[in-house]
Amino acid sequence: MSSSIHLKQIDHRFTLAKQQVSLFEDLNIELHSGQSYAIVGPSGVGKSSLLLLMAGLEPPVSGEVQFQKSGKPQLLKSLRQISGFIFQQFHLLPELDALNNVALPLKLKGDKRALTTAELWLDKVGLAERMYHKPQQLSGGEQQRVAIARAFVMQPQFIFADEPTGNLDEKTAQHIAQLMFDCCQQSGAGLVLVTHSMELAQQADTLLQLGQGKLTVKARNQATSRVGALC
Ligand SMILES: Nc1ncnc2c1ncn2[C@@H]1O[C@H](COP(=O)(O)OP(=O)(O)OP(=O)(O)O)[C@@H](O)[C@H]1O
Repeated sequence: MSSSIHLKQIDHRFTLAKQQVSLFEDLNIELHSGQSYAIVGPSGVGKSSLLLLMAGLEPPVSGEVQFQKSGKPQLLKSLRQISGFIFQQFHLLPELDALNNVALPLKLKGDKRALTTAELWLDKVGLAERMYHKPQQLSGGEQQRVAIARAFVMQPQFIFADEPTGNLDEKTAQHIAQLMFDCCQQSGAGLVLVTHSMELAQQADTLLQLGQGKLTVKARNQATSRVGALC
C-alpha cells in the first residue's frame, strides 16, 4: 500500500525570551513511500526541525502536515507508529545492552522472535561482536549503528534519519548508507535523511536544499536498481 506525507503551507519559528528564530515560510512538499529524500543546507537553517515536522513529531506554527494511505488522510499518530527514527543523539536506553535496545520495539509488540530479529539486524550493521555491550561501552559510531538497527527492526514504512552517518568513518558510512538505501528500496519504505555529506545526499532519489526559509528540489536522480543489495 502506498503512503505519503504532505506538508502544506508550513510556517515554522521558535520564540525564546524576546528572540525569534524564523525557519521557513509557506513550505510545501510531498514525500512518498518507496522514495528516498536527502535534505541539505547550512548549519542552523532548520533541517532537523523540518525532519521532526515531516515525521509528525512536532507541530508546525501554521500550515498542515497530512499523512495519507492510498490517497486517504490518516491520523498523524499512525505515521509515528509505522516510522523508524535515527536521531543525532541516538536515544538508546543506557541500562539495556545493544541486543535489547534493538529488540525492545518488537518485544513491546509481543513479538516472540524479537531477540532473533534483533541479532540479525545487529549483524547487518556489523555489530555481531557487540550485542551484549551497553551504550556507554560502545563508541559513538557503534551507538549510531545500534540506533540504525533499532530503526529498521520494525520494518517501518518511513525512516527519518538525522545525520545517520555523521559519527562513522568513511568505509563504515558507505556500508551503512548502502544498507539504508537497499532496505528502504526492497521494503518499499520511504527514507528521509538530513545530512551535511553531499556524497550521501547524492545517493537519494531527490536532493532537497533548505536555505533562506525555502525548500527547493536541487536534483532528481535516475532510479537505479541496486546491484549486490545488502538488505
Ligand atoms: N526547541 C527549540 N527551541 C528554540 N530554538 C530552537 C529549537 N530547536 C531548534 N532551534 C533553533 O532553530 C534553528 C534551527 O535548528 P535545527 O537544529 O533545525 O538546524 P539544522 O539545520 O538541523 O542545524 P545543524 O546542521 O547544525 O544540525 C537553530 O538556530 C536552533 O537554535
